[in-house]
Amino acid sequence: PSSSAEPGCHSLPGGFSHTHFSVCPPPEMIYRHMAVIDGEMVHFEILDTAGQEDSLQIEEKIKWGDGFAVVYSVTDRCSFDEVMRLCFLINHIHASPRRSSGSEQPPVVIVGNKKDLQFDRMVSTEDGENLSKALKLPFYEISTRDSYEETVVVFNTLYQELMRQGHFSPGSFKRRTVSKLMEKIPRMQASSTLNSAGRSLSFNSFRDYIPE
Ligand SMILES: Nc1nc2c(ncn2[C@@H]2O[C@H](COP(=O)(O)OP(=O)(O)OP(=O)(O)O)[C@@H](O)[C@H]2O)c(=O)[nH]1
Repeated sequence: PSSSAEPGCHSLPGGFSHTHFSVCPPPEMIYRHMAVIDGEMVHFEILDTAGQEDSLQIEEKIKWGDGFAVVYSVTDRCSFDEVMRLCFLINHIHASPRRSSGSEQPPVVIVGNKKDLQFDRMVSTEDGENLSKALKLPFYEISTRDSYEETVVVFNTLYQELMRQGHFSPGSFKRRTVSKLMEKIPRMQASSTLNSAGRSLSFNSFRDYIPE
């Protein structure tokens, strides 16, 4: 029964013939989430990148995003070592000639996740703070497992920075054209109360991105 498993998926035989349970890496997904921030209803589209894309794909995804949470795991030094490169890549790709001189880069937040795993820690808080100071970017250490509130702060910060930059004023956001690649990525409603009215902002989240 496991012969039909996709490459990269581990198939576990089930109790019946022609039945199996597959343990696959999660598919790349855009999560739609709605939140009220500063009294405004905000619709987020959050791309959780798979982390194995080629440079063209990563470029498309960076172009699509309006703001970026560059997330590493405090238990994984390699993911931390990727942060600086990704931040430079984001700035480089968004440094379009259309941006007037002196205009700002898209909001980027550096996030150290899994701070609850204190005994497995490989990246200190100080390391994270020093990097964020060097790159002049906001920094948060969070545990998505333990704290919903800490996670919300990351997205609030990105939203508030976008509003501060004045590219989008409340009620006026218009989605830019998306590439074929981005259209193919499935969307999943993270909230049943989401509707099509209001603004929609896109955030790219890079986690444990491994370079080619
Ligand atoms: N203890 C702890 N575990 C976490 C936390 N955040 C995520 N995890 C766990 O880490 C594992 C990976 O989480 P994912 O959300 O799949 O993260 P990912 O970066 O997409 O995963 P990989 O691509 O497999 O590295 C899962 O087992 C999560 O439950 C956290 O804050 N604390």
